[in-house]
Amino acid sequence: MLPDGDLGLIQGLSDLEILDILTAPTPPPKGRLQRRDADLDPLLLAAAASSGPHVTRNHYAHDFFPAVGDPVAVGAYDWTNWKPEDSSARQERRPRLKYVSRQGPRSQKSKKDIEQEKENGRVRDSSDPLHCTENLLPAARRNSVSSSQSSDAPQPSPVVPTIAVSARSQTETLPELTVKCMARTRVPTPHGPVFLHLYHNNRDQKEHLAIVVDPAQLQDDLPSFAPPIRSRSLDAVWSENETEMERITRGAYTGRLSASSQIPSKPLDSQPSITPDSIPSPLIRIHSECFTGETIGSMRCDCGEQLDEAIRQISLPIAIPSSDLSPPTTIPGRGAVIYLRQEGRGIGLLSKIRAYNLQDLGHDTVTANLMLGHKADERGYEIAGAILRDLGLGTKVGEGVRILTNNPDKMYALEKEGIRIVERVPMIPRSWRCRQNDHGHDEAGILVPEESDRMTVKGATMIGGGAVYGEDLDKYLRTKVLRMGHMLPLLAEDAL
Ligand SMILES: Nc1nc2c(ncn2[C@@H]2O[C@H](COP(=O)(O)OP(=O)(O)OP(=O)(O)O)[C@@H](O)[C@H]2O)c(=O)[nH]1
Repeated sequence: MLPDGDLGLIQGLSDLEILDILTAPTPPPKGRLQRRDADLDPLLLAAAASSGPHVTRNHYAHDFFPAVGDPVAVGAYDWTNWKPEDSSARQERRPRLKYVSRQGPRSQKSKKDIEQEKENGRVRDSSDPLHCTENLLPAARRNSVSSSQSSDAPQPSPVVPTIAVSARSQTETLPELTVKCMARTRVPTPHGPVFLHLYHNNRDQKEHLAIVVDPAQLQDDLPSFAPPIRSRSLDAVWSENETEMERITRGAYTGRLSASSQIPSKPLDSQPSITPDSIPSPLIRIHSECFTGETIGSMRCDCGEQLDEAIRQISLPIAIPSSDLSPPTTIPGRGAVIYLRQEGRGIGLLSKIRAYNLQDLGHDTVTANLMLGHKADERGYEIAGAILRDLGLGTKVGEGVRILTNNPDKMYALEKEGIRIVERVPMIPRSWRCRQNDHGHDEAGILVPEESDRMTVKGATMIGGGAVYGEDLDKYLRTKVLRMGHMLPLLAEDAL
């Protein structure tokens, strides 16, 4: 806004002439038009306002500056007297802004990482970012990295865990990992009822989940063929004066909760549960959070489909072979999905979104992570191991588990955590099953969707959805096989 007294002065002047007055090296006399040192460079503004050839701040030292030679406006600076300023003085007055990259060169970053690792007493080979040891970095470090990165992560209240469940020797710097199931509830899904368990732990501030499939627990009249899959920490006594209502509210009950049925559970003895030999070991999946794939149905990855497929397969009734005494029968499916909050293979949603843009430029999912200064995979499975033990799954003397995965690193990591894996069950993408087998059921006896369902795209990756197919997804799946060693049958055409 100009002072009133100056209005008369500028009337009739062109915009460029006004800018000329305001930006001249010698300010107008005091009390008249005030020179304004705007945030935006006024010379640059003048250049942008000129309608002639492209003018930059450098052109002001040349003779085609638009005001030179024109009649000098009243109060305007006479540009014919203008002399270039001493460049060193100019630099002193207005230091040049420099763009400082926040992303250090990868070579430097790796060195820093190695130093940190050495400080922590762990040295790893950083020359090959896809090497297994990279993928199996100590979870504590990874978790602290990813929790600091994902600012959107929920911040639960501090936990005072009651049950120590880690079987792994810890370094001196880290306290023993403990997890505690804070609450459990029944959730009906398109595949049948599940029990959702919410866990806290003393390593990160994230709320990891266990989706337990064991509908037999809901039916009091069903003979129990296998031990119920229950959380030791949830069923434990939390305080001397806890009430039955408190236990029931957090999910420590047995049977089906209703207005007329409220049976608090008893603390489980520490003995691991044993499944009879005739019943297959529970089927489990360790699943990593993927907002895009699971919530908005992104077809860049198969995460939503995998979560759905895992719950579906775990919920399938289990056939029990006949014996001399009994006819063949089926029992409800048993198992669990351990849902870890390690979005984007541990790099967080923000970095994953950036990685997607790099993928759109033509880079694959692995290279995109590396370009952002991350590892190909920054996930850890220590907490998953602790949750499995809390549920009595995969313990050395108790039930072994069958694991749904194609990811060899995941298997090694869980075995390192002491989880007893008795079988790997492949996770074949639905679209791949469709094209490999047109006969209704695939080799594993899994129903292949009808032709009409195959290319369903709407909600296809949501729970209860169908097969999903797309160019981005195919590229992603190929990369998992070719660069991350995933154990999937690749067709010859895919390898191209
Ligand atoms: N950084 C990054 N993460 C991704 C991308 N696509 C999916 N993810 C994440 O990858 C994780 C799922 O990993 P997958 O490799 O699909 O599956 P996996 O769990 O390792 O292996 P499987 O057990 O065989 O399914 C989730 O955390 C997703 O958010 C991507 O393009 N970039």
